[in-house]
Amino acid sequence: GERATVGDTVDYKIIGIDPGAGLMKATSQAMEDYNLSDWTVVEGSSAAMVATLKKAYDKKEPIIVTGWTPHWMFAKYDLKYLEDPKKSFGEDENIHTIVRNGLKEDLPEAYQVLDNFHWDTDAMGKVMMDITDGANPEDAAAKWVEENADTVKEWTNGVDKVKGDKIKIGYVAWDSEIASTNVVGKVLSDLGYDVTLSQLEAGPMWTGVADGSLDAHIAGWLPITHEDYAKKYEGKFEDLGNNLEGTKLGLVVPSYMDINSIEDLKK
Ligand SMILES: C[SH](C)CC(=O)O
Repeated sequence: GERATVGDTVDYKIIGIDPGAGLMKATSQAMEDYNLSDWTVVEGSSAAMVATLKKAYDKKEPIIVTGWTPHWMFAKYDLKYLEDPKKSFGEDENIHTIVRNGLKEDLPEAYQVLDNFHWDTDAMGKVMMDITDGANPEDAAAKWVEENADTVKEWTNGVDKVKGDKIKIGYVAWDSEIASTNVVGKVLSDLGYDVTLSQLEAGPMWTGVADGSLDAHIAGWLPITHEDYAKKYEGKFEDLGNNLEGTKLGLVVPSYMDINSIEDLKK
C-alpha cells in the first residue's frame, strides 16, 4: 500500500505539556497556521511529556513533542526542532523576573537579589541535568550555588542579611523553572529568608504575584509566550527584566525521524 504518512506513524498526536503553558497556545496557533486540523495536541505535563519521549526514543519510534530551550532533553537525546517557516512559535525570547508591587518596600534585600539574578542556559542546564540524573532539586541547587560562589556574589553583593523574613516564590513544574527557582530559593535562604517555593500552574502563578499572595516568580517567558498573562495583569506586577536570554519554543522530534519542518506534517 501507499507509504504511511507522518500522521499515521504518530496517530496524528503531538505530545504537549500543561494546558496553561504559552507553548501550548503557540502549538494550537501552529495547528491553525499549517492547517493541521486532523491533529490533536495531547495535554499533560512536562514530566509526562519527557516520559513519553523517553519511551518512544528508547524504541526508536516516531514521536513529536512540544519542546523548549533550555531543556536537558537536548543533552540527553539527539533531537531537532522542526523548522517553523510561518513563525507560529515566534522568535527567541527571554525569561523575566516578575515581582509583586510593593516588594521593594517590604523585602528590599530580596528585591535586590531578584533584580540582580541573571544566568545563562549552560548554568541552568547543569542544574537541570543533575536533577534529571536523580538529584533532588534542592540538592542540585545547593551544589550549583557552592560551585558558583563568584556568580552568586554578583547577585548578593552589598545586600544585608535578614533574620527569617518570609518570602514565597511561585513556579510551574517546567524543568527549567524547577532549576532556577530552587537556585534562587537557596540563595535567599542563605541570606536568612524563610523561603517557600510554591508549585502552581502558569495562570495561578501570575495571578498570585498580581494579587500579592506570591512575592515573585522567575518564570516570565516574554514578550510572546506569556503575553496573555502579562497583559491581563498589566500594572499589577513589576517586571525586573531578563534573568536568562535566548529561549526557544517549538515542535521537537528525534533526529532519526526524516522530517525537518512543520510543513512536513501535512504529508
Ligand atoms: C514551557 S516553557 C518553560 C513556558 C511556557 O510555555 O509557558
